Amino acid sequence: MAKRKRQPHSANDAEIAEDKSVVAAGEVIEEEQDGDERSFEELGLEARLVRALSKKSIEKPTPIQIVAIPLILEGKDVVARAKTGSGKTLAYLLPVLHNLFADSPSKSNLAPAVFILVPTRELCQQVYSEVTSLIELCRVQLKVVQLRSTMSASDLKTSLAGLPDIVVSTPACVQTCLKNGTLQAKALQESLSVLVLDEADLLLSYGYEDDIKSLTAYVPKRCQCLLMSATSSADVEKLKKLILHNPYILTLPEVGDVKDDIIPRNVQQFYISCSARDKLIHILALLKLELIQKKVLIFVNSIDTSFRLKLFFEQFGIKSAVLNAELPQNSRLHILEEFNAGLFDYLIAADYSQSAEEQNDKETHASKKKSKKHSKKLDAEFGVVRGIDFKNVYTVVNYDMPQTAPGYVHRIGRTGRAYNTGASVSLVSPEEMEIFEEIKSILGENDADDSKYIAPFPLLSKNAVESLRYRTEDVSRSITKLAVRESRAQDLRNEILNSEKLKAHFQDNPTDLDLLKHDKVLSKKEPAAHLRDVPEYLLDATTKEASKIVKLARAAMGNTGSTNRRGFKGKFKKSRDPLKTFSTEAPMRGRKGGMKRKGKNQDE
Ligand SMILES: Nc1ncnc2c1ncn2[C@@H]1O[C@H](COP(=O)(O)OP(=O)(O)OP(=O)(O)O)[C@@H](O)[C@H]1O
Repeated sequence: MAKRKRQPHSANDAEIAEDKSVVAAGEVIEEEQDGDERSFEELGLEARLVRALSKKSIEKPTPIQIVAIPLILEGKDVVARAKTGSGKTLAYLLPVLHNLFADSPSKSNLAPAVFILVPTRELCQQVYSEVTSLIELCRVQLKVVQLRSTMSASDLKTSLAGLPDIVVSTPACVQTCLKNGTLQAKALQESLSVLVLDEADLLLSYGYEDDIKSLTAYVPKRCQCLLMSATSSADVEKLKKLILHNPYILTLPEVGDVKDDIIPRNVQQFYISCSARDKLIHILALLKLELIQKKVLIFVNSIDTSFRLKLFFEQFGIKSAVLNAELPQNSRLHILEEFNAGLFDYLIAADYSQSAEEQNDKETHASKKKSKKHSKKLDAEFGVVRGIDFKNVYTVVNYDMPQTAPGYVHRIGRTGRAYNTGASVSLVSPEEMEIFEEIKSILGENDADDSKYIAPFPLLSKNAVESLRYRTEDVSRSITKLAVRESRAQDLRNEILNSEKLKAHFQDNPTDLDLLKHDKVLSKKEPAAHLRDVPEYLLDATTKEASKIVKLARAAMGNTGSTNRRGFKGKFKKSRDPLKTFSTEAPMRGRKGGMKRKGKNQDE
């Protein structure tokens, strides 16, 4: 692999690189109009990989895969920008593996041939799992390791000693290996044949600029460099200049400038306008009255809020788990795996790191570590939103609004992945109206395109909300600051204990998910039995009807439980969508031919 011949860059390539929306012979890539129905085989991938994909129920390539795979197979440098959930990981992994299968790395190599660098350890694990499963399904003898900065020098050395073919890591960790001699610079220079920078738009904001700069010295000219990104930004341009030679720039039309369609079209966006205090009633109504489909990923802006919400849910018999940067890495990975496997339906993610990240792009990784603002306990390489492939999430709820528009895009991008459909519901308080308006204008709500419209959530009536007020306020009073603090500390203690057990256990049983449950009850107060169910007399006819429709839609989509929403793929047309056609209030014509609600169905 190391000595694989690359096609020389032609003058034409340089021209192509100048034009950001053009590929190869000047063809503009347009997902909708293109109608390219090529199969994975037709893209040039070998049979073992195609069979492996089929076993994973992946039958047809996504648009970014259609354009990227042939170029990467040819050994070209590629910058690929495509929206969240569009399948960028396989877009590079498949051709890289194909080339490795065809031309296995030279036995004389003293360092790995392929390096895949990602910004967070969660992503490291995600990419590592994807490569490993493909390799296993293809039954080929290739070795993959992930290097994490939490590993000791001797662990890093052991991992690299067996001379892996592929390394998945963060830039900081590779730099550590170069500095402490576990990775020989000269060997790397001679062996490196493919370098992938995944989630490139995030690498610099995570503070890896210096690490990447130092690494460039060891990237030989013949090395194929691939840069994958969900958005285009100055950071991506900077990286491109830093590391790529003469790349093909693949920009799907819906990505790029802010005005483009950056939310997948198969995600319907809704909002509920309510006071900050009433958010609890609204989320309870959404979950308890079954007005949104599972699985549900709920974003909040602080760890305390995540625990407050968990304790609140517990009192109503709703089981949920919390994900945050304070937890040990093994626990975080395990929580993600359990959620992805469908062991629980509600995950509350504290996504404050992203807002801090984006507010302070220039803060470096090193200075972050020193910063007093970032408690030592928090993991600087943790990213709850960006790039993480939460499986089969149908609904994303913004319990707290993100602090930036890109934050919103990446949160919403956790649903509607690949060919799945999804929905989002944002609870917007008057204090959050400003950012909400900014998000709406950035998404291009004024364009004549319904898919960009964030509509009022139509299934929740004022009556339904009010029927839950007394219970909500009663329970909410019992969740004091002290209770939140205690449960947070308790959860951390549990998870630290779990973490060691998990580490040992998963070395022997990598697929066992049932060992430790993360959605266990934290509350000291036994939930009152009468709060588990919403009595019939509290429900009005409209809410019952709305809930019935959501259930019917779920059944029609084959979404019978947490898992396996796949069977449905794309059959859920807007015209048949109850969220688009049902209203708790009499509708009147609104702009763009959509439905506008008469009066206000939420408290404002
Ligand atoms: N051709 C395909 N058909 C169906 N599913 C696919 C296909 N390609 C990838 N997927 C699935 O789609 C999901 C999203 O893929 P991936 O994580 O690569 O997206 P992404 O573009 O990297 O998103 P992000 O920018 O959010 O990281 C994954 O679960 C992946 O297995």
